[in-house]
Amino acid sequence: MKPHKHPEHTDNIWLALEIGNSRLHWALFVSETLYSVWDTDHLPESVIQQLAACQTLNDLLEKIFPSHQRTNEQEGYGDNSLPLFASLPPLLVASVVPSQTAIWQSYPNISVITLDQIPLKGVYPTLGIDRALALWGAGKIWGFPILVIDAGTALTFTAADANECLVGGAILPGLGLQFATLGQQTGQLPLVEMQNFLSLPIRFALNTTAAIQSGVIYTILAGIKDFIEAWWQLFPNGKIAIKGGDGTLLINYLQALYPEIADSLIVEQNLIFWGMREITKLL
Ligand SMILES: Nc1ncnc2c1ncn2[C@@H]1O[C@H](COP(=O)(O)OP(=O)(O)O)[C@@H](O)[C@H]1O
Ligand SMILES: CC(C)(COP(=O)(O)O)[C@@H](O)C(=O)NCCC(=O)O
Ligand SMILES: [K+]
Repeated sequence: MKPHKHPEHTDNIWLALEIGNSRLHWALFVSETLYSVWDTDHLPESVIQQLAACQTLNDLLEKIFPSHQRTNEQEGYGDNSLPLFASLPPLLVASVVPSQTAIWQSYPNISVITLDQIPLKGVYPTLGIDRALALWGAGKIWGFPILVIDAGTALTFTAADANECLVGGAILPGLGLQFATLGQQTGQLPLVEMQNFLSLPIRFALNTTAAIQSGVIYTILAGIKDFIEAWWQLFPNGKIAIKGGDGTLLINYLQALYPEIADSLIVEQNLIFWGMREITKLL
């Protein structure tokens, strides 16, 4: 991260937090400039209460920004010109885990984004705020119509047309969830770990672990290809963006199996943060 000029005021520092079902996803903004992004596990209520008691940005970041994820510049937070002794920044939250949202209420300066704050048209009341924000962020940056694939705990497809109106989407168990379910809900199947496999598994496998990898991976890839082809039937010039913890892994597999599809995808982990940034312009 190249050093930015020192932010003029400290009051335009804000934190974005995406609460997913597996992890927390963080972004540190100065006005509209994204300084750092990192992931953590869900935080216990006790830690969240400690955060509320922090006096400075530095104290806060020490508790939520694991040092191994910081940039290498003297363990900076993506930029060593941050006014670390500024007071606690405002926290903008997008959550799909109501129990987590509830325990974050103790943070002093929190705003939880709701669907009505997103200008996306045609949404339904239970649409995931993460899906709406990622779609809004992707569309505002790369243009509508656009399809967003989020390879998170759940794998989701969420699409909008040229009028920034929801076309609709789909939800299915993500890679990790599928491996976990097979390992936990059966008598004999092992829990296949989600280490980053390098090459595609053998499709007609000759051992149990490879059979699980093949079943989960090839059907998810086929499903992604099928939805993308259906999307291109509806919107031949429609763009496609992909995010999520399994995004990079799936992109590598797609590159091997369906290169023309892989080459057409916009890979952008920060889609939700771009969506949140758009919302701050409306606040
Ligand atoms: N360090 C990690 N911790 C948890 N899940 C991870 C990690 N790295 C990759 N993943 C994969 O990413 C998926 C979760 O994606 P993520 O976008 O973090 O989830 P969510 O936003 O739903 O919390 C899991 O199914 C898992 O396979
Ligand atoms: C489908 C989701 C669980 C995905 O969340 P994630 O996998 O990122 O934790 C989330 O978007 C959600 O709770 N959606 C609500 C239902 C809907 O979107 O129709
Ligand atoms: K997610």
